Amino acid sequence: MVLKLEDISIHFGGLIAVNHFSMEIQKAEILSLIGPNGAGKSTIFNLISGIYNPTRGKIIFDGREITNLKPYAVAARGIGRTFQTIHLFNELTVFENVLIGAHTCGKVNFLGAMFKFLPGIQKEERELAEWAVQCLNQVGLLEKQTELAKNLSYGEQRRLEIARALALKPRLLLLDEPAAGMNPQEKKELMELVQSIRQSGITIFLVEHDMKFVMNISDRVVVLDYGAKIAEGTPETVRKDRKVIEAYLGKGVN
Ligand SMILES: Nc1ncnc2c1ncn2[C@@H]1O[C@H](COP(=O)(O)OP(=O)(O)OP(=O)(O)O)[C@@H](O)[C@H]1O
Repeated sequence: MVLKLEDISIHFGGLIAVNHFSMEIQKAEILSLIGPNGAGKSTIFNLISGIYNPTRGKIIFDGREITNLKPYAVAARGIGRTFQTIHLFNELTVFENVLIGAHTCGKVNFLGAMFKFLPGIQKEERELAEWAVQCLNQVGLLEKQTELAKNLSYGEQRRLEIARALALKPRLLLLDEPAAGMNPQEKKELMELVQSIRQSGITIFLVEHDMKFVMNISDRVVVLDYGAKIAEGTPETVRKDRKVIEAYLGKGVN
């Protein structure tokens, strides 16, 4: 088991956004979290990645508790993520965007940057740059490495975000609506990319509204409604679940 959420709740004032939620993800699994708008999916990602602290419950990653750790500490433990809206450094190049991700897992930090002339630092800088190139290669953006991030197409920007998350050598990758706004060809390429990432041994946790994408790619699906888990199982089981159908019919499917 890679990640375990144990009886997690979070309240925002009077609103219970996540309510006694528990789940587990196994190593190298592709697990999707789905549910109608406002169900609490992004909140769960924000809880795992340390952006929010739960009102109650525990989060355990690789056998160690990570509840209430700061986002940088969660990332350093090996959880990478992308966001629902694109978060790139638009004025930096594609390569530089990924290099920033790589620095999160390297030892070269601000102090290192001041002592660049030291041979050990130069060696590590070189290794990080090589690793950034490998990450770009994995997402198929190597040829674009000198372009500014803002000049990439939408699908490419989404893949660049994944490369940047991969650069910190995560063991778990959280992808928040990766297929949103993509055309069918971009979705197909994204599906292949996600499968190749899983093949490299990284566990994938997805929040996604595109049901075709979810049903095709997931080993397991967890369904959330009003902050609580209403179903869990293979795509086939979940698709036929009465409570799931009702939750979606009540609010309209995206
Ligand atoms: N920081 C916050 N302060 C107050 N309420 C919040 C906050 N973050 C989320 N919420 C509320 O928590 C609930 C769950 O929101 P969340 O964004 O997690 O849903 P979601 O399932 O990701 O929805 P969508 O599919 O529309 O992205 C919503 O009612 C939302 O308004």
